[in-house]
Amino acid sequence: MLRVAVPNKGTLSEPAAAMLREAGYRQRTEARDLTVLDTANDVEFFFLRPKDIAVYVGSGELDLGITGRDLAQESGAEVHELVELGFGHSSFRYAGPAEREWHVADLAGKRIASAYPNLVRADLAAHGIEPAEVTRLDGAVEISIQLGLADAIADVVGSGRTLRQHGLVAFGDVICASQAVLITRNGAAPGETPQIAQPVRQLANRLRGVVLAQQYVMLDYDCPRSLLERATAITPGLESPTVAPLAEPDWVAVRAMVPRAEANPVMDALAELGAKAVLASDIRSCRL
Ligand SMILES: Nc1ncnc2c1ncn2[C@@H]1O[C@H](COP(=O)(O)OP(=O)(O)OP(=O)(O)O)[C@@H](O)[C@H]1O
Ligand SMILES: O=P(O)(O)OC[C@H]1O[C@H](OP(=O)(O)OP(=O)(O)O)[C@H](O)[C@@H]1O
Ligand SMILES: [Mg+2]
Repeated sequence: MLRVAVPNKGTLSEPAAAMLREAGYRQRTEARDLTVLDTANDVEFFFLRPKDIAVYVGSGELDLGITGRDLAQESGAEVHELVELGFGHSSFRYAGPAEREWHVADLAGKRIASAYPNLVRADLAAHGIEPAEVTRLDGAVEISIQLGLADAIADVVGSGRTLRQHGLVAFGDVICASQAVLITRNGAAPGETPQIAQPVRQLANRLRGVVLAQQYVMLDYDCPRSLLERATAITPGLESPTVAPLAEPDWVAVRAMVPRAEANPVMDALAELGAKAVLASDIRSCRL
């Protein structure tokens, strides 16, 4: 039986469970449940703190886990990313009081607070910078400067709202561009390709199917035969579009996948060209 860790709380918890449900797996109905057995798929899910997930997976106690890339890197666990899940996007960055301009070099001799001290120490070492101290906090890191604990922070930035609210500005390169990832243990020697067992590959492929489906929409439209070539140049599909006859012999029905971000401009172009009944629908899952 496959053993899979899922965040039990925080930003990643709901979207991770929703994605697993969409991929056909049973998830908990009670927010306090710590395990769920999905006998139909031969998987047991363990609901753990997002911070602990890479530790369980890296030690081999669990086969797979969903966590943030930043958390996995901070843990130092020997894990390998199988799938980028497309949610929980954030940037882990330095920030300091907005009254002055900051450069990473200014952190020399400064007190830095962060919930990810290992990432901070590694990044400062890579820059050859010696801080006065790096203090580990559990959360609400943005307040530590006004409370006098730190001169600067390194923290997760989503919309940037929390930094602005506390009069802070981000500076320096992004230390970790994070999102939710499906991880497994990295048992391979350096330079070797990890061997992925079939049940692990299957769960990864099902999640990949949902992630990809969310990045596309299905477009259907009717088009005069005389415009088909120009219309299919606008919607080439993945391999090529499906073209089916209509009862009216001068018209055809066309079906093609289109990247979600391009759906509206593509629909505008088709309507402009002379296509009718241009419909966009969601795709739930796919294997491409
Ligand atoms: N505001 C945000 N926007 C986007 N991603 C975020 C945000 N806050 C956290 N994350 C991401 O979510 C993951 C887990 O962070 P989360 O805040 O849920 O855990 P936590 O801090 O341990 O839990 P909690 O905040 O409930 O105590 C990390 O990968 C982080 O990058
Ligand atoms: O850029 P924003 O969209 O404002 O988001 C960033 C904030 O979100 C997270 O906090 P969370 O709510 O997880 O609380 P925590 O600090 O206690 O973890 C993160 O630690 C930042 O504080
Ligand atoms: Mg948090």
